[in-house]
Amino acid sequence: MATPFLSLNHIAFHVTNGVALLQKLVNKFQFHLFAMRITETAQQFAVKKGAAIFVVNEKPKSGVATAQQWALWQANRLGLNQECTDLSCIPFNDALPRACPELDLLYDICPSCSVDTASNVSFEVEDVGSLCKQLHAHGCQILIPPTEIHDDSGCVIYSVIKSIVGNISHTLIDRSRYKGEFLPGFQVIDSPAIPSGLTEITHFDHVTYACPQGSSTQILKWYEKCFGFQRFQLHQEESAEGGFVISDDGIGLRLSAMQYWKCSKMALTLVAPSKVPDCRFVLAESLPGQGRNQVDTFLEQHGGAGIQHVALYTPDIIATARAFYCAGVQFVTPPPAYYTEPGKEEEIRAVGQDLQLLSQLGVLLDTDVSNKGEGRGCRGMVENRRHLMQIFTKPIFSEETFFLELIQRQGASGFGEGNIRALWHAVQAFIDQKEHVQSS
Ligand SMILES: O=C(O)C(=O)Cc1ccc(O)cc1
Ligand SMILES: [Fe+2]
Repeated sequence: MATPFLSLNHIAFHVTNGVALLQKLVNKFQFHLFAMRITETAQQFAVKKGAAIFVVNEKPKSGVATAQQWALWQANRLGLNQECTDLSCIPFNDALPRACPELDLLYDICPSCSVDTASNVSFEVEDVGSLCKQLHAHGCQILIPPTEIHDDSGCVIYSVIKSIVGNISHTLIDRSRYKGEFLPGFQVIDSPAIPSGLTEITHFDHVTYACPQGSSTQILKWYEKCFGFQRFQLHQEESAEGGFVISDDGIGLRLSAMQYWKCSKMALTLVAPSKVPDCRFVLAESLPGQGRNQVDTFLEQHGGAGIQHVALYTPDIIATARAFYCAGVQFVTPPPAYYTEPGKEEEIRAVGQDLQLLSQLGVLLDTDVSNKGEGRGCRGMVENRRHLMQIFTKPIFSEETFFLELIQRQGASGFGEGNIRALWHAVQAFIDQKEHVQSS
């Protein structure tokens, strides 16, 4: 099946204290608050930087709706008999967790997750109705059936479907008949000039899911069947069945990745749409019998699978990381040996970067040779000039769950093994130290 997606629209959080997360995103990560929706029962904030949009939803104090409340609410929405409280009479109604009618949340459902979480990835699509029909036929749970919302700037149709991964849901939005800045129901905040600051983020590079052991193959198949995603080789040594496995040096990690091709509205009308991958999805699972590790810590503290991190693309990682540091963002520290590994200095120098600068900030640099022959503008370049740089924040919430990544790619479309190892050790050192402090 060809991908029905135009592009990623936003990623949404559900947290107990919406204003606290909003402040963190605005003051530390220098996102711009551009739209919000405050009602008696809901608080939703939209922030952006470049094309990267986060929606912060504050969780209701009252909890999740009862089955009966939900059925009535759905019946009401669909114009069915108000007395209809039998769930089976409503199309697409077998879904759990349920949307909270008393919460009056738009474009999302509140996930059944007791801790703060990033749980929704929302895509722009061309035709919500027919996509939902297809998904329903595939056995996909539809949490909110296609719903139309208007305001003065036009209308959108959206639907929310449940992913097979943990608490993740996907909102599908057709905003082709909407002229406003974000989505109907949100009040756009006037600001004459959006300050760009010293930091630049252009888009979401990838989203990494923490998955239970042995689940990746099924997840890949589900996204392929439902959304037309394709497997993407994140490392040259990856196998088709097992993904990319690292199982030494205290690491027990299996990674695999998938992507879809972004379509511009223009491209849809052409015979051969231009092939540009949009945000990619990385699946991370731990390996059996390898001891404590960050993926299992995530699953435990999050209460199941979910979004472990989101990578923000920056064209200048040094400037952005430095500005984030100054604003109080905390990053995990790479293992000290990372920068003194044999050949690291040469590797860094060969691509014109400064070892001192990278190590002061904790930015990782790795070369990636997995994209041979992809023709992404790097033909003729010396192989080792394709590189990527990454840096990872400490967890954003009080649990060791969700964190953010900054990434800058120079011709490298995959991931470097050295960086994955360093990330693993950096995150692990942070978790172990936190647990040590808590137990002493
Ligand atoms: O390197 C990256 O940015 C990844 O996304 C791969 C990855 C995913 C999960 C981990 O716990 C460690 C590494
Ligand atoms: Fe990542």
